[in-house]
Amino acid sequence: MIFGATGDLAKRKLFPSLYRLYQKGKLSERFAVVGVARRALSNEEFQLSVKESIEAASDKNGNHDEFISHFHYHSHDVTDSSSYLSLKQMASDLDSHYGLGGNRIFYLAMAPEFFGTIAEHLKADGLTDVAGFKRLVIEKPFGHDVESAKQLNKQIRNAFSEDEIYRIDHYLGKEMVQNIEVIRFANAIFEPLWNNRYISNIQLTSSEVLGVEERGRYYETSGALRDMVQNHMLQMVALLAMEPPIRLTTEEIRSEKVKVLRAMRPLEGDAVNEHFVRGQYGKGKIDEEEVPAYRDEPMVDPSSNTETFVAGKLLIDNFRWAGVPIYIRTGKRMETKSTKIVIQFKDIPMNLYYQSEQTLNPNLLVIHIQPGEGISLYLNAKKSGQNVEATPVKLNFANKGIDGINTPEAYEKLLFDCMRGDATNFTHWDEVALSWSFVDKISEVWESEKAENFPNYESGTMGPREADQLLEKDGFFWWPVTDLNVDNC
Ligand SMILES: NC(=O)C1=CN([C@@H]2O[C@H](COP(=O)(O)OP(=O)(O)OC[C@H]3O[C@@H](n4cnc5c(N)ncnc54)[C@H](OP(=O)(O)O)[C@@H]3O)[C@@H](O)[C@H]2O)C=CC1
Ligand SMILES: O=C1O[C@H](COP(=O)(O)O)[C@@H](O)[C@H](O)[C@H]1O
Repeated sequence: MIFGATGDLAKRKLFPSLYRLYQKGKLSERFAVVGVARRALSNEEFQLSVKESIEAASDKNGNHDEFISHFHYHSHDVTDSSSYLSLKQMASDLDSHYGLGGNRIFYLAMAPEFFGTIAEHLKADGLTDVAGFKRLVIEKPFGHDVESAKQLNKQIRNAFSEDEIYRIDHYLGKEMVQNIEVIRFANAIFEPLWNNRYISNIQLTSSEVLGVEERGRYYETSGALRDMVQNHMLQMVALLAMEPPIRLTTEEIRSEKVKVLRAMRPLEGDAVNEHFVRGQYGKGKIDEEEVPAYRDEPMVDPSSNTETFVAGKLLIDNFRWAGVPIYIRTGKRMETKSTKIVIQFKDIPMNLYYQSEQTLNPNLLVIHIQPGEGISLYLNAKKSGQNVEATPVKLNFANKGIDGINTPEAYEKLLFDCMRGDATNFTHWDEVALSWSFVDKISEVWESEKAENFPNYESGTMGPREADQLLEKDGFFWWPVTDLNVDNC
């Protein structure tokens, strides 16, 4: 059951992902999708909208009729108790028709204020009384701060146990985010170096070219800190910094990630502005076109204090990472769309091959999350010719090169994991609570102090100058993400 089946997420991501799973034979014929939303639609109209969304996403010429015949629509206001009874009847009829064995997945692709109400109704009105499994997939944001997240968690835990709850973080479905563990734990050359003796700093960038678009109302209550840092950025940090799990099970991996989040040094008072920088985009040019400032976007307060950019320095106070800064930055309306992780290794103890006045080229491991997927390793090798001089070389692995096909979309993988009952790439409540506790301290300070210099970066740039200074004061700089692209060989 998809709650919010007429919405943007369902159309752009969920229906096309289900279709791809069907095409690949990962869904048998024994499935039904019930779309739930308020507007009045017939089954035929709903099926047509599913078909259009599949065509818009990729497949214009396929035969979709068999696939879309599995889709059914239930017009229903989720705040109205009476609708759940007819929904229950519909689900039960479909269960018998398709022989589903009572297995049910409830996907809440709706505004977060409805999450708790829906979960409570599902239980109270008997939709969760099933002979098979029941699972709840819940979209972001999971709360607004730690208190609201606790409240929401309490509501959904009345209806579903922790192992039945699948909290989506779509970054965990990305191919190269899933690859972080493999790169680390399947290569003898990296794991011995993966610590404060050999790594000087780590940089995570997730930059977007798009602005806030139609999401001003939501974004005004969120900002980049809640929208990107609390979830995606901290999840990537946890994967990069965790200890090797004793087994590749959901519990063991989650438990190692939780330890990283617990070891993150909390920031309070003045430390917040020493370690974190906020920004808001002003007008500027993207692809030669003028774009408006954040404050001029629809549904945005013209004197908004909301940050559209965050850069921060994280410290993990444990044996492995003590003293290694992990820098993160994310923002909208930046120069380029890019998510990359750069691991910068420490310099060699003595420089034999360069003149001392020349800059050293540290070894870098770059994990390209998107748009190009791959890994690059920057080494130094001998420059051809008579002299013994070193020159930087780049070893490149572009993911698409391996089998020539696009890697599956994150939602496709996550939906499939949920159907199989594998919650590894979903966030456990403990991770959510720890991330909120960390981020809440920063928002408290930022909400109490108006940013006098907003807007402080021009659209189409890599953020405010203060983000560069954050690294400069430690003797580092942001590696330029466009120069490191996996395709720039
Ligand atoms: N869109 C995206 O790319 C992403 C979205 N998300 C999250 O996914 C969720 C959904 O987002 P999105 O699809 O963009 O939202 P939309 O606003 O596009 O869709 C909202 C859906 O909720 C339905 N709805 C609203 N009120 C009710 C009600 N009272 N009863 C029943 N149905 C109702 C709407 O149906 P109708 O209009 O027919 O009532 C519509 O289907 C949010 O939590 C968002 O944060 C997360 C990541 C990305
Ligand atoms: O969760 C979100 O992520 C997107 C960025 O996702 P990506 O897969 O395109 O990198 C961001 O635009 C959005 O604001 C945020 O809610």
